[in-house]
Amino acid sequence: MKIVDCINLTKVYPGVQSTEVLKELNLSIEAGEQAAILGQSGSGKSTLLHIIGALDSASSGQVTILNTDISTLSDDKIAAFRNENMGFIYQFHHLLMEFTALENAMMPLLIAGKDESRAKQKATELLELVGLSHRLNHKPSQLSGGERQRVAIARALVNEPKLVLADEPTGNLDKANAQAVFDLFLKINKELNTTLIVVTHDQQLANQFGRVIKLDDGRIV
Ligand SMILES: Nc1ncnc2c1ncn2[C@@H]1O[C@H](COP(=O)(O)OP(=O)(O)OP(=O)(O)O)[C@@H](O)[C@H]1O
Repeated sequence: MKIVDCINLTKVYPGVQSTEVLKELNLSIEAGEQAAILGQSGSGKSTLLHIIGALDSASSGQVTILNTDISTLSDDKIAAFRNENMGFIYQFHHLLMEFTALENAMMPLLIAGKDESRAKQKATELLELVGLSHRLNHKPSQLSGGERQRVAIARALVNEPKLVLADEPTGNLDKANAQAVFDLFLKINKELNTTLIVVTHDQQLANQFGRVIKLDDGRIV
């Protein structure tokens, strides 16, 4: 099953005259793939990820995510679609500092109106999966950078998304922690069969994924 299908995707930012950031790009990603998007600064990696994640829209072309043409959805429907099907991880963890690791990881389920005890159970399971069962009640300020990023990963997975999108998730980590995060991605892909699309600058990390998509000046090369 195709999870992502981009056909002739072109992106021009409004106000930036005739600069195509993505140029008639074609890309399809199957369920269960691990894809790294690699490319130099400014090549369009984040733009592509944001469009796949329905956080931004294409200027032309067609983007189908999980058999849904996202350009046809209203803003409300897009938000619901995103919450139901996707998990996001960013370079900075964006955890809520006044809440514990467990509470942060539970948050998407509580927002979706799920029962608190179930949310707690599910978040605990995922924090275990990312190796943080001994840190459930720590706040972000009491965690290392790598641990915070692992909480962010648990949070992104808590509502069992089919697709996880990560934008430079290791950009803020040292080499050992960056490798640990990639090991974790591979484990998640294997154990939960989650489709992964991860943007990175790091060729060595990218090469560990099943597929490397190289972007150069808005085109796949
Ligand atoms: N909101 C925006 N408005 C106008 N131009 C933008 C906007 N966002 C990105 N751009 C431009 O689009 C191009 C691609 O940006 P993008 O962030 O996708 O690249 P990237 O490959 O992710 O880069 P980096 O590795 O530095 O994050 C750049 O030239 C950038 O300046």
